[in-house]
Amino acid sequence: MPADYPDASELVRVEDELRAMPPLVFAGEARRLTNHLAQVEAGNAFLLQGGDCAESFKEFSTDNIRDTFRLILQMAVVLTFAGRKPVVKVGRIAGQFAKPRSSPVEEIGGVELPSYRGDIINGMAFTPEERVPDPQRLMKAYHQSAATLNLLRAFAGGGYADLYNIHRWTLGFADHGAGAAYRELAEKITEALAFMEAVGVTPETHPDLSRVEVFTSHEALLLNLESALTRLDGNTGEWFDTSAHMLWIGERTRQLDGAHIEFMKGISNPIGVKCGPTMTPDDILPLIDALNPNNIPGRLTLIGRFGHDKVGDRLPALMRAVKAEGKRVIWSIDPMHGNTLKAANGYKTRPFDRVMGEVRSFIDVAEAEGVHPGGVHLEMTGQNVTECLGGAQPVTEDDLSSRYHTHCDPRLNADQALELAFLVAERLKAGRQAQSKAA
Ligand SMILES: O=C[C@H](O)[C@H](O)COP(=O)(O)O
Ligand SMILES: C=C(OP(=O)(O)O)C(=O)O
Ligand SMILES: [Mn+2]
Repeated sequence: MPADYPDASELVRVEDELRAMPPLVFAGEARRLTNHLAQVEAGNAFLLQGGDCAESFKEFSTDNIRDTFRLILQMAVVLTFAGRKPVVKVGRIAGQFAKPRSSPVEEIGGVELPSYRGDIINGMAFTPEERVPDPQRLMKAYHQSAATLNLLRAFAGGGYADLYNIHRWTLGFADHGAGAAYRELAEKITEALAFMEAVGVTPETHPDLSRVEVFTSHEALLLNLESALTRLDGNTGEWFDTSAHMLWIGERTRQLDGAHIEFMKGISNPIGVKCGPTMTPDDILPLIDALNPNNIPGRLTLIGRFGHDKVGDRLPALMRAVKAEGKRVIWSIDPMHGNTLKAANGYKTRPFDRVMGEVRSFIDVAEAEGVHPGGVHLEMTGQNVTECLGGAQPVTEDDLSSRYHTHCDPRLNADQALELAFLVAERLKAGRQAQSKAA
């Protein structure tokens, strides 16, 4: 549903301004990500996609970006070490602002106002003024995305991501649980690096030891913004949405004859589609045909988000149908959006054991169907927030209020996210060992 801007002509002016702005990413980068994702589709790599539910103007800071980047690196190290396969790193970052809501209005104490729809549209505070959509927010989000991406590029290529720094990334983690397991792993990697150096493999001979590639993604919800940043690639004649490397379609906007699918059909970026519990094989196959008619590996990622109690029931038929038709897609799991509940004290939260449960069931189903469990899609932050219940250092209902900073959905904190990475790593390792035994 498009936002109700009070001044339509101002919106048109802002859209024109956006059309004249430089692209945030380049066609060649998006194409590169498709190639990396083709390796995921082939079972030779794993996709780690994660970040905020909703980026915000208030939480925008160097430290927040660094901490999320660092968490992605740490999780990727854990997954690479266990799976012995590259991890494709994609942030929900540098553009993840717009939020689809269940209800267009919010009611508190008998007062009804339009819902908050992300800082890119209106403000979170519960006042009539804040909830009015303001076109200037689109420009502010564009500039914040550009600054965020600039910092990510600097972190990725400027030395911060150097594997020789692996111990420095541990700062802020607890001395037990996933934090301790991570330190142990970092120790092993440091030893391996020392060995490799002794036999002549150094950052000078192998620059990839000291840099990483991190890509950006967000939900393509605001089609006016996405269209304004879509540009023709002169080399190939293809259109790319230059607002991010990868875009996905949300659960609420995936109608086959809807505008969001129509837009995605026209761009050549790698794309995702959320698949919720109502998705059937009869829904998914035409969607795949529409979005990836040439069956290009790496183009399309199906992101399941069923809920811990539904995934085992709904996913097998979908995986089977897609496989039987020879569709080259990646299967990834979002264990967040099907596991949201309201705590007794009113906070929107997610029990960590249900999040873990959905990931476990996803891998079980994939293994049973002979499909590569290709990736995870997470709402998470490098900050020590108290938004999801449970974990090795348990967050209780009473803790929720202490550091509940999200602007929309509850995110895993750094310890919870790392713990989840270890769970996936164990399963990837077991899968790898089973495969080599069978060979
Ligand atoms: O991030 C996803 C959606 O925007 C969010 O889950 C919607 O939340 P709501 O049900 O509170 O509107
Ligand atoms: C809105 C989101 O998810 P879904 O479309 O799966 O509800 C999201 O990923 O932020
Ligand atoms: Mn969300």
